[in-house]
Amino acid sequence: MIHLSNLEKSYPLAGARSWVLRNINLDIAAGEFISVMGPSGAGKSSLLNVLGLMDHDWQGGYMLDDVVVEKLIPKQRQALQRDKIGFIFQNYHLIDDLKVWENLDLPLQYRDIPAKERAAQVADMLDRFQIVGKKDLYPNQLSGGQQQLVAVARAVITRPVLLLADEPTGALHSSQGRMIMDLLHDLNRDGMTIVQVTHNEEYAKEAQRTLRLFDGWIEKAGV
Ligand SMILES: Nc1ncnc2c1ncn2[C@@H]1O[C@H](COP(=O)(O)OP(=O)(O)OP(=O)(O)O)[C@@H](O)[C@H]1O
Repeated sequence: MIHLSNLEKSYPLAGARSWVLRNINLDIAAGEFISVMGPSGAGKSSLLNVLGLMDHDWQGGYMLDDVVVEKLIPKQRQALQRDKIGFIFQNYHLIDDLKVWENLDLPLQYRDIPAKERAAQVADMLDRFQIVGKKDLYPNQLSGGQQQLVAVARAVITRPVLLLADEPTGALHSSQGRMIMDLLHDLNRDGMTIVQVTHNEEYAKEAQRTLRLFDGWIEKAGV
């Protein structure tokens, strides 16, 4: 599903370049569940942003389901992102002015799904994530764990084939973290390909393999 070849990313720094990703070669098959680990600043979020088509300022090759990403124009890239990718951000990134159900509805609106069908899908998600009772609350009226549940629900409501999760359990208590991990396993069993960045060794081990980044280099592929 994903094929990265010699992928590199750098920022200009004092007349030179500061390297963030170095010579990344990586294949991820459809249906895999992968963990990405590494020290702070190693490039984990940068890699996820490239995979999620949120960053296009890099060199090298990226094929996503046989599409050559570096050849796409912005509009095509956005369409590919909308059709295939769900993203769970480190700090939830929910929209504060929208109620829980409206946050879930938004990605469906971008896909021109009729209101009635959207309402049914939102209801399904609220049910599956056991947050029906929270649907009319705003994000700041929820606990961190509940906000993350909403963020996961929002990321998967469009049934993306690829789910990218940047420290999905990072800010949570262990029981809430467990719940998120269980949800990721459920989604993976349903066929979703998942790449999670985590600092938690235990949660990392639950994936099929762990990729370790160090100073932008892949230190070790597979476990
Ligand atoms: N806009 C930028 N300009 C310059 N350097 C940047 C910029 N954004 C990120 N970097 C650098 O890229 C490197 C990788 O950052 P990244 O956020 O990918 O690390 P990370 O492994 O996700 O870290 P953490 O575990 O702390 O989230 C860091 O050294 C960071 O300083």
